[in-house]
Amino acid sequence: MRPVRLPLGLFSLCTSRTTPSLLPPSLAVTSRCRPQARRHAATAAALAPEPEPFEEAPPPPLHPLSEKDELRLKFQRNIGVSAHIDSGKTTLTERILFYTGRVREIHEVRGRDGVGAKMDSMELEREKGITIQSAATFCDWNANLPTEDEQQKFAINIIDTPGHVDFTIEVERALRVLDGAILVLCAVSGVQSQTITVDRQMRRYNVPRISFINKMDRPGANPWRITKQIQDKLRIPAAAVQYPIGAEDEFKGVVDLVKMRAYYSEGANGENIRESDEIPADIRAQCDGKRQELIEALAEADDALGELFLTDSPISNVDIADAIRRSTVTCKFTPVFLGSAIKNTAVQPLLDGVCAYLPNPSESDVVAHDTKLPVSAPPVPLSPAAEAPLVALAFKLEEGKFGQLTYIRVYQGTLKKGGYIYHARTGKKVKVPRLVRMHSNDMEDIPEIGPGEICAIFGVECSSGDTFTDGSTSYSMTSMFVPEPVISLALKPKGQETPNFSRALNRFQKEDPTFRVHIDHESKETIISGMGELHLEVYVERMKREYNVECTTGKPQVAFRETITQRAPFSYTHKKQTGGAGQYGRVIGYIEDMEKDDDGKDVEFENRVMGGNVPSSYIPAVEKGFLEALQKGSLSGNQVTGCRFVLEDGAYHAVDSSELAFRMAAIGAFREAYMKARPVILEPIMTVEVVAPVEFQSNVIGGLNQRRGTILSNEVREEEFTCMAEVALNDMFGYSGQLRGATQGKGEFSMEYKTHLPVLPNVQKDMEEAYKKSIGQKK
Ligand SMILES: Nc1nc2c(ncn2[C@@H]2O[C@H](COP(=O)(O)OP(=O)(O)OP(=O)(O)O)[C@@H](O)[C@H]2O)c(=O)[nH]1
Repeated sequence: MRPVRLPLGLFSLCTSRTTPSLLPPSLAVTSRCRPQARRHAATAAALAPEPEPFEEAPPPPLHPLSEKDELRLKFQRNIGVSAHIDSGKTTLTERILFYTGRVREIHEVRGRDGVGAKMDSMELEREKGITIQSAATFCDWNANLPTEDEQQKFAINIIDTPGHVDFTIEVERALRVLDGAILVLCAVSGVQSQTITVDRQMRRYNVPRISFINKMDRPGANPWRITKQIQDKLRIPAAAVQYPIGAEDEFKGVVDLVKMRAYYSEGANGENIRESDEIPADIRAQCDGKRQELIEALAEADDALGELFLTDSPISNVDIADAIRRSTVTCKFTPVFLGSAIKNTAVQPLLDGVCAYLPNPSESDVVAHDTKLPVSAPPVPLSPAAEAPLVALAFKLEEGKFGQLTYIRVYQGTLKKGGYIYHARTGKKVKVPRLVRMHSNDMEDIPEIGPGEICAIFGVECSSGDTFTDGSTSYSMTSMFVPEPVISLALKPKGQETPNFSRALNRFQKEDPTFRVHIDHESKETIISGMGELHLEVYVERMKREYNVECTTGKPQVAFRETITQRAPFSYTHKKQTGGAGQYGRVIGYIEDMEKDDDGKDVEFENRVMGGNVPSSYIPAVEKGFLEALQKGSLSGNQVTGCRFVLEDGAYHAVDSSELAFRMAAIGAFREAYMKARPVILEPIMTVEVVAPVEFQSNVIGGLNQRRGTILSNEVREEEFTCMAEVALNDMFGYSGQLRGATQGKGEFSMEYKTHLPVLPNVQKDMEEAYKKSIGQKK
């Protein structure tokens, strides 16, 4: 396994870094009340704004599915491949494409032929050997189902997503529109920090998953330990549905524990699957035992099988397969598959598993909101019927040679080339000039695409997360969860600034909601923010390669924050009445500390003014002033979070009051109350995971302790150990070099934002002084 490449190129230069606070997650698809996909509904309900009572007619009935719809959907799968970095997602997807006939040759990630995997189409991805953008592709598969004798042909859309935490938005986007996923785990490292993140994302969108324990060829591979980790660390009931034939170098196939048949991968590229009724004698007893474990796990997760189990009734293969499907689709269980992508072993049985156990689009309950109705109105269930009015969601944008390429998932109705669609947010009518199916960076023109499918359209202006309809409904689907950027740095073009500089920044922002750009009003510098150094490094590099703009960058800055710890009143008058047009605004109320609510929101403005002392037309200006004041806390100039502003009273002047005056009054009031509300500076705390050979354990733990880390767990296996710790981001500078030295280059680490906590009092004092000095100097 190659070391986790934490992007410390920039990191080692700097002394600080940034962090996220999660934005209000606004996703929400739910659906037709099928047992499984209530998924999106629950999320939508949880994320919806405060409900107003709604007593109107229930939503319209579902558009019925025709026989043709049912047949088509039954054999359709939209799946994602997600995992911790370097688990082998891209290698696995490459095999899937090869076995399904989508590519004629296999090319490895960082392979010696220098071609790179099909799904890593970006030059940078191939160079770095990591996935940066998710890539979509589709394939057909003749599946060998456990419940059928004949092979069945399935159409599968696949999205390969990046594993690195910096590109997490790509995973969010993919999961938002997928019906199921393959969670890939390494047979040695098992559940790693990013596996937990991906798992959380899958839960957020209620995505059923099958687990694939890859790298079964590695020394020390232990699928049973990993299965236990899935149960314990991811807290989802799991059981193996396969048993390995041979281990490590000798790993050559799997026994299907449902059908109790052996599958051997043969041929130069594992393209021939030899199926045999005969289970090797030396593992027969183990297979029987593991099949029994599978049945017991299913008896817990699935009522129907539980009933058979408890009443000692005979349990057939079909009973088991049906129970796996039902419990997987309802997210109550994950079947565990085994294989080695790199050694071309047991990938085809995994594909059979995708078809057998993951849901089809009609089993994913999906809803939209009717924008004509109040927000509290019940959501409208969508039906994947080809004849229903069109509802489609743009989930990813990409600027290509032929203009903007928009990835779309059609949820209801049919999208046709040359047809007109309506942008739900702006109401704009647009023609679909070209419709394509994506195969990584290649495309295939198609005349139309039905519900439950994923495609891309050209030349349509929109943003990520926008809904399109055929104009006959006012349905809109809520968008996806966008995490807040965690790190920022100043960017300056080398030499004269050309229009390409802003062109590139605009394009990147449109493509990626976690990449933000702003101008610092004091320094006049362009500041870019993102999810980590690698994220920003990739954009700086893309500016150079794609726009010919070379840039110099400043030091990456940790996103310190400020917050208040107690309530403080304000009574503030903004007054300028010396000649000319005057300014008058008075605001009375208080600010108080606030916890993040369920939507991740931790800043709020509340208007409690009665009797018009502050005319309602000025209230938005007060709110604006409050939000503006939050941008720079008085202690260190960092953003203020966790604060509610309650406006209770005030006063206005018939002539001199204006929006500007009330905005200024709110800023003044906030600053006045702020220092009384015991403000503190917060710093980002990271969860750090280190994997290294056992002999370096004490060096690693010593190093983390030196950085004031709190060790959370330390799991020792035969040859290596995994240590999890919490460390302040500010104390992680230069860690990559230190770890290299402490482990003779054999250790790897990854880290992920956990929370913000107050800095130590002496650090706060130093930061306050430095800030005072810096603004003093500027004045
Ligand atoms: N031993 C072994 N190595 C594998 C296997 N599958 C992949 N690898 C190696 O693991 C490394 C990472 O593989 P990738 O396919 O790039 O992993 P990934 O999960 O797509 O990586 P990111 O997208 O960057 O997160 C490569 O060096 C692969 O050759 C496997 O089955 N066995």
